[in-house]
Amino acid sequence: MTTDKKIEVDISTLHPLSPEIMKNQATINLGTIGHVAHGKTTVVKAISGVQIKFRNELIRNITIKLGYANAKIYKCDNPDCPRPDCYKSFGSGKEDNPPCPRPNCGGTLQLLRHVSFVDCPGHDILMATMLNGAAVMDAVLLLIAGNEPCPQPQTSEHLAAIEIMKLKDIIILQNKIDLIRESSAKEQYKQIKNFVQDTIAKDAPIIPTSAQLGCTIDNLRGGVAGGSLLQGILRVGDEIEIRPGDVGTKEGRIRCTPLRTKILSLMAEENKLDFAIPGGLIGIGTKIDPALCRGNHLVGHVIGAVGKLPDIFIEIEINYFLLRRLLGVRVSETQQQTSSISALEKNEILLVNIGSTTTGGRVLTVRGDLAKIQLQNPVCTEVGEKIALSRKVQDHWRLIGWGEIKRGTVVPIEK
Ligand SMILES: Nc1nc2c(ncn2[C@@H]2O[C@H](COP(=O)(O)OP(=O)(O)OP(=O)(O)O)[C@@H](O)[C@H]2O)c(=O)[nH]1
Repeated sequence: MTTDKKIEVDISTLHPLSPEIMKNQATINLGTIGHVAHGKTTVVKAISGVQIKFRNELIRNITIKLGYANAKIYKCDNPDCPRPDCYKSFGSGKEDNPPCPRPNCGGTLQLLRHVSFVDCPGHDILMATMLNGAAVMDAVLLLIAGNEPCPQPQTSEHLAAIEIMKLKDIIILQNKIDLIRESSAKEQYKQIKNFVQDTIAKDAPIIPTSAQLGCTIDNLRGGVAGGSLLQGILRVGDEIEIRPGDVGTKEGRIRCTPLRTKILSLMAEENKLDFAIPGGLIGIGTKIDPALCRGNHLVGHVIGAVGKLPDIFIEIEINYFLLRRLLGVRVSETQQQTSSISALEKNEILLVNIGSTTTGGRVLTVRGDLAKIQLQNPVCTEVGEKIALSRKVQDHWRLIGWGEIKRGTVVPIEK
C-alpha cells in the first residue's frame, strides 16, 4: 500500500540503540569470517535460528553468496539470573520484553542489540564476495576450527581484509571444540594468540565454542556489542536516486543516468518500517521496473536522497599499499619466496572492491605508492574511500593490498 504522508523524524534524537529503532530494525552488521567450513553459517544459525545456506549451497555444503539473517539479543533484568544464561537471542520478529525462559527465574528479557549477520563464504575462490561483505560490516566474528592448525589460508586473508576496512570490534571463536581434547584446545589457543599478535585482532577475546552443539553460545551473545553513527534516514514517501543507474555512451564518452523513484515501503525481514536508518538489511519497495533489478543487476549501486549522493568515477587515483606476501594460498616453507607480492605494473588488470561494488581495473600509471586505475564499470564513491586490490594468482583473485582514493575522473550525469 502506498502513502504520501511522510513520518517526521528528528534524527538528532535517535541512536542505533534507541529502543524505537531496535524494536523493528537491525542496526549493527555483524560479519562472520574465516576459512572454509570452520562453522560461520552454523554459528549464525545457532544465534539467529535462521538457516541461511541456499539450496545449491546446502548440496555442496559451502556458502557461495553473502547470507543475511537478523537476530535480537536480550539480557534478563533479574540481577540473580547468572551469566551466561541471562543472555538469549531470537529472530527479528520476537517481542521486546518476553519473560526469561530460565525455569523459575521470573525475570523479563530486555532487548540489548538487534544485529544483522553478514555471512561470508570461506572458499578461496570467493574472496571478492567476502570483500563486498567486509565493506558493510560494523563488527566481526572470526571463526577458527579447533581441529585444524591455525592459521589456514583464508583465516589470514579474511583477517587482512577486515584490517583494511579498519574494523576493530572482533571476537574470535575457537569452534568445533566438541571434536578435540582439552589439551589440543589449549595448544591451539597459543597458536591463535601467536597468529593475531601483530594484527588488529591482538586484543580480541577468544571464546571456545561448539556452534553445532550450541555450547557457550550464551557467552557469545553477551559479547556482541557495537553501534555506528547515524548518517541518513530513508522514509516511506521519500524520492530517492540510485547511482550509477543506467550506464551508456554518448559521442564515445561514458554517461550515467541515475534512476529516480519513490519509496513505497520499507521492510526489515517481516517487520514493516515507516523509516529506516543505516545498518542491517532493508528491503525497499519502489516503482522501479523489476527488469532493471533482475539477476542482481543493481548490486553495488548506491541509494540516497536525490542530489545528495557522491560523484560517479570511471578513473581513480589511489595511494596504495601492498601486503608483504600472499595470504590466501597454501605455501610450503620452500615456496615462501614465490608468495611475495610484486609491484603493480602498468596495464595489468586488477580486481577492485569499492564499498559493495566489485569491478575490473586497468593500471594506467604507477609512481611510487600512487597509481591511476581505469575502472571497467563506473562506481559511485568518494575521495577518501578505502578500496581493496586483488590480483589473479593461479587462476583465482587473491587479495594483494589496498588503497585510498585521492581523486578521480567524474562521469557526466544525464538527467
Ligand atoms: N563437530 C562440529 N561440527 C561443526 C561445528 N560447527 C560447524 N560444524 C560443521 O562443519 C561443517 C561446515 O560448517 P559451516 O557452518 O557450513 O561452515 P562455513 O564456515 O559456513 O562454511 P563456508 O561458508 O562454506 O566457508 C558443517 O558440516 C557443520 O555441521 C561444531 O562446532 N562442531
